[in-house]
Amino acid sequence: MAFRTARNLAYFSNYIRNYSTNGPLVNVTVNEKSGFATATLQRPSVNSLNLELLTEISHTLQQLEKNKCRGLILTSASNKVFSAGLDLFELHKPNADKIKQMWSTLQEVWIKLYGSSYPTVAVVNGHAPAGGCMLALSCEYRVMLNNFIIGLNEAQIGFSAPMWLIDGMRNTIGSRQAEFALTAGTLFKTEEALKIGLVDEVAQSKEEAIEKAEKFLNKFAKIPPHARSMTKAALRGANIQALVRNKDEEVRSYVDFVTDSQFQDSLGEFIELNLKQKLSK
Ligand SMILES: CCCCCCCC/C=C\CC(=O)SCCNC(=O)CCNC(=O)[C@H](O)C(C)(C)COP(=O)(O)OP(=O)(O)OC[C@H]1O[C@@H](n2cnc3c(N)ncnc32)[C@H](O)[C@@H]1OP(=O)(O)O
Repeated sequence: MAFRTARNLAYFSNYIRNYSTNGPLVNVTVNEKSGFATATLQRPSVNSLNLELLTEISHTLQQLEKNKCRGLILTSASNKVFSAGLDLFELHKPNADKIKQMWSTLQEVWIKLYGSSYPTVAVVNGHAPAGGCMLALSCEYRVMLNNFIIGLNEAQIGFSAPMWLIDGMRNTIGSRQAEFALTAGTLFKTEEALKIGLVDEVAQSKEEAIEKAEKFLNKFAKIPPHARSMTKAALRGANIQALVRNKDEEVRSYVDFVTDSQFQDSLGEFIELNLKQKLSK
């Protein structure tokens, strides 16, 4: 297959190297032997998803698709936090245009990662609340390190996760568990997440997690890539199409919702109660 040839792999690796020097929030490396790419989120200190990081993730996914990536491992440069989800400070008293772009880019990231033709694994080497869990859920497989938390805690902050994310959770852990988890905004410890199927494997170190991730990706070595990706598209396509149809409407309702004073009050309370950094009065 074309993308397995040394020339294409070299082109891909060079591209990624050049790209990484321009985009310091996501570092991409390619294992020349396996052809697997590792994208490491590195926005200090907790990979909270602001417009810049989301834009870079989106560009990275686009390039991986274009260059016929053989498999992706998504992980974090922090040894404490995989991603803290949306940047809560950017959602507080926001500029409407900026959050419009932010929401639309978040949708793009989900469409590209959830709908990627290549296999994907999240090495969850730190906490993964809300948008962090979303990134992990968009991948096909999750390997998580011990003593961290993961889940969709949107209800605790004062909003509901969007339908496409609810569907992603439901497809992963089943309807009943998803209803319990989403309505309470539950954050699960690693072992609990393993029990309900929110993560697939637990590892004791990042090295072990990467090994497990590569083992998952290697399962597809003998499967024709087009057959694999067609099957993935058949399984995930309806969920993606539902968002594509409703994308602009969802952005509008998100912006209205987030700029409303009731949401702003509950976000302000959440930040004051849960984050060390406080709001400037
Ligand atoms: C139509 C309607 C649509 C509705 C929209 C649906 C949207 C669905 C998708 C996503 C939603 C979201 O992602 S909302 C974000 C939710 N995130 C959280 O609740 C995480 C909050 N943070 C934490 O729980 C913890 O910080 C942590 C577990 C991630 C890490 O804990 P730890 O103790 O290791 O670290 P600190 O708490 O000391 O934090 C370190 C540092 O980071 C800052 N921080 C943490 N989280 C965020 C964040 N989300 N945004 C911005 N900044 C964050 C924290 O303030 C500390 O800052 P300082 O070092 O400066 O003190």
